[in-house]
Amino acid sequence: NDTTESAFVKKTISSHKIVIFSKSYCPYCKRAKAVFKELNKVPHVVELDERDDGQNIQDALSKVVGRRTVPQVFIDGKHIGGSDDTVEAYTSGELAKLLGIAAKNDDL
Ligand SMILES: N[C@@H](CCC(=O)N[C@@H](CS)C(=O)NCC(=O)O)C(=O)O
Repeated sequence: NDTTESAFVKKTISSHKIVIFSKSYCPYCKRAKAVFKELNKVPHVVELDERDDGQNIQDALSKVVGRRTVPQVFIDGKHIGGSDDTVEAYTSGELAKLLGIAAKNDDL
């Protein structure tokens, strides 16, 4: 039921530093994953298309983030957003800041 799935979402984002709710075939999700790979960080990934309860989790997640698309990225329980938001946070150095690592500065 909805309570179970929303509890799963809350537990997941509070138990892992970086969480990506994803679908394995989704190109935007691949892009978000690539950002963390670039930062040498391993996110906790929930592949919604590979779970029987994936649809229900997506419903519960949409109530938290106000969007039905994947990916949805969280760092320290804070909602970063989708793929575009994640790439933007990477480019701005916000992601490195949140992860406590030196920002890669290509302008130097
Ligand atoms: N602008 C969004 C695009 C995300 C997007 O379009 N994701 C597709 C899958 S690649 C989606 O969620 N489709 C609806 C669904 O899978 O339920 C972002 O940057 O995250």
